[in-house]
Amino acid sequence: MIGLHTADEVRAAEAPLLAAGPEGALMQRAATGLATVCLRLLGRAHGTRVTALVGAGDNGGDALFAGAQLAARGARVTAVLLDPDRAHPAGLARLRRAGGRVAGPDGPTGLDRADLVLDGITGLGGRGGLRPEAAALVVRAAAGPGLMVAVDLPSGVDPDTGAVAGRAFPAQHTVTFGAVKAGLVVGEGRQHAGQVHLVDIGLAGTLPRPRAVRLTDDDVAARLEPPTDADDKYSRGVVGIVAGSATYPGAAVLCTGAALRTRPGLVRYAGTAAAGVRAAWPEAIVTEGRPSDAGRVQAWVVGPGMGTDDGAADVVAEVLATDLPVLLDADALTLVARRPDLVRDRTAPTVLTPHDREFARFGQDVGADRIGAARRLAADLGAVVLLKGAATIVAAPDGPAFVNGTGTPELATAGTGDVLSGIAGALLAAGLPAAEAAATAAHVHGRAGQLAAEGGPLIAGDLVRRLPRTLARLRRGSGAGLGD
Ligand SMILES: NC(=O)C1=CN([C@@H]2O[C@H](COP(=O)(O)OP(=O)(O)OC[C@H]3O[C@@H](n4cnc5c(N)ncnc54)[C@H](O)[C@@H]3O)[C@@H](O)[C@H]2O)[C@@H](O)CC1
Ligand SMILES: Nc1ncnc2c1ncn2[C@@H]1O[C@H](COP(=O)(O)OP(=O)(O)O)[C@@H](O)[C@H]1O
Ligand SMILES: [K+]
Repeated sequence: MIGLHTADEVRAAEAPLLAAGPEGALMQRAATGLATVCLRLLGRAHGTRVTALVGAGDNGGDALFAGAQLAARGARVTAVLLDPDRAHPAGLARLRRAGGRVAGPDGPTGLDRADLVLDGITGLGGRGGLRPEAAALVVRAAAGPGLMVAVDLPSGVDPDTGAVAGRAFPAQHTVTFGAVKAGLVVGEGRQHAGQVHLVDIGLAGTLPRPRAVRLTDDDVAARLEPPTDADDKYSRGVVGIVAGSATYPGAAVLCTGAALRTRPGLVRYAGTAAAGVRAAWPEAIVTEGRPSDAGRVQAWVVGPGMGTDDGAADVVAEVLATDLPVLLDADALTLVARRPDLVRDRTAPTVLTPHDREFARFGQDVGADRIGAARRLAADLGAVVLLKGAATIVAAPDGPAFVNGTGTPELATAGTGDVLSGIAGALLAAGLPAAEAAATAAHVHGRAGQLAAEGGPLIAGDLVRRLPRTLARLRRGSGAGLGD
C-alpha cells in the first residue's frame, strides 16, 4: 500500500530529523534525488538547458541545489528568481559556484529554449492560488519546449486536497520528497502532477499511519484469491443482481457479466430484464420475480438501469431490509437519496457508488476536496462511499480512504459503471470487507480498462471480456509504479 500524506504530516515527520541532523541535510537528500531524476529524464546533463523557477522558500532551495548539481555536470542552468532578496542564500551561492546563471522574471529566463523546467516556486508552503507574477511565469514555461518537472508538488496545487485555485504548474513529472502527498493523486492535482517519483529522504520511521492510501497491484492480488481444492460453487460467494428493465436490459447484462467474470461461485439475477440476462449469460440463475424469489445470496448489487418508479423503490427497500452486504448504484442511489434512513438504519455493510451528479443528490456538491467529500457522506450515512472519477475515491466512516491509481479516460463511456458494480458485488459476496471490496474492484476495473484500451476505443462489454486476463495478470504479479 502506498501511504498518501498531508502537508502537516510531512512537516511533523521532518521535524525530529531537522532537529537531530546537520543543518540542510534533508534538503541535500531532496535535491540529490531531484537531480538524479532530472538526469534520467534528460539522458545526459552536458549541453542541456535547464531553467529553474525559484520562489522564496525551501522549495526554491531544492530547485537551486538540484540546479547546481546539474550545472556541475555541464548543464546550462538559469535560475529565475521570483523574489531575489529572499531566494535561498546557500542554494543560490551553490548554483553560482557551479556556473549557473541568475535572472529575474523579466530577464533572460531561457524558457523559450529550455530542455527542462524545474518548478521550485512553491511546495508545502504554498497558500491559495498562485500570485500573478508566479502564474505568469508558469504560463510562459508551459508555452516553451522544456520538459515540465515539479519540485515536491506542482506550484498552485493544494497538497492535501489537490484543489487548484486559479493556475498551477502543469507538470509532466513530479519529484516528491519523503511521502506521496494526497493532492498529487486526486482531483485537479492529479491532472497537474504527471508521473510521480518518490524520493526517500528518511521519513519512513516518523510518518504517521496514513489516513489515505493507494492499493498496488500486489495488494489487490492478495485480495483476489483463486479457488482451491476445498472450494465449491457456494463457498466462493453467491452474488445477487437487481438491475436493468425489460426495455433496457443492457445494464443488467453488463453488471451480471462483470459479476460472473470476477468468478464468484454463482450469480443470481432477479428483475424484469430476465430474458435478456438469460440469453446473454446462461451461467446465471435468473428469475423475473423479486429479490426474495432469487434464492440465497451473500451480497446484493442493486440499481443499474432499474428505473426509479414505485416498484423499483419497493425492491430497493426490500434488499436494504436484509442483513446482507448491499451495493447501491445508479437508480438505487436516486431512490435512497430521497430516503437516506434506509441506509443509516442498516447494520450490515452498504456501499454506494455515485458519480458526481449522483453524489450531489445527497445534498452537497463534491467540490474540490474529493476525499473530504467522500468521507463526509460516508460518515453521514454510516456506509462506504465509492466516488467515481478519474481517480475514484473509496471512503468508509472509519479507517483509511482509498484513492484509486488505475484506469484510463477511455472508461468515460456508458455502461462502465455497471461493470464496476458487478465486480464489486462479486468481491463483497466473496467476503472482503466492504471498503476493501470497493477499492479492489476500482483497481481491477481500471486495469481492465487499460488492457481494453490497448486495442483502441473501448466499450463497456470490452471490460467484461478482458476481466479474466486482467485477473490473471494481477495474480501473476507485476511491477506497477507510482504514477499509473
Ligand atoms: N522542511 C524541510 O526540511 C524540507 C523542506 N523541503 C522543501 O521545502 C518545501 C517547503 O518549504 P517552505 O516551507 O519554505 O515553503 P515553500 O517553499 O513551499 O513556499 C514558501 C514561499 O512561497 C511563497 N508563496 C506562498 N504561497 C504563494 C502563492 N500562492 N503564490 C506565490 N508564492 C507563494 C511564500 O511567500 C514563500 O516565499 C517543501 O515543499 C520541500 O520542497 C525539502 O527540502 C525537504 C526538507
Ligand atoms: N476521465 C476518466 N478517467 C478515468 N475513469 C473514468 C473517467 N470518467 C469516468 N471514468 C470511470 O468510468 C466509470 C463510469 O461510471 P458511470 O458514470 O456510473 O457510468 P454508467 O452509469 O454509464 O455505467 C467509473 O468507474 C469512472 O470512475
Ligand atoms: K513546486
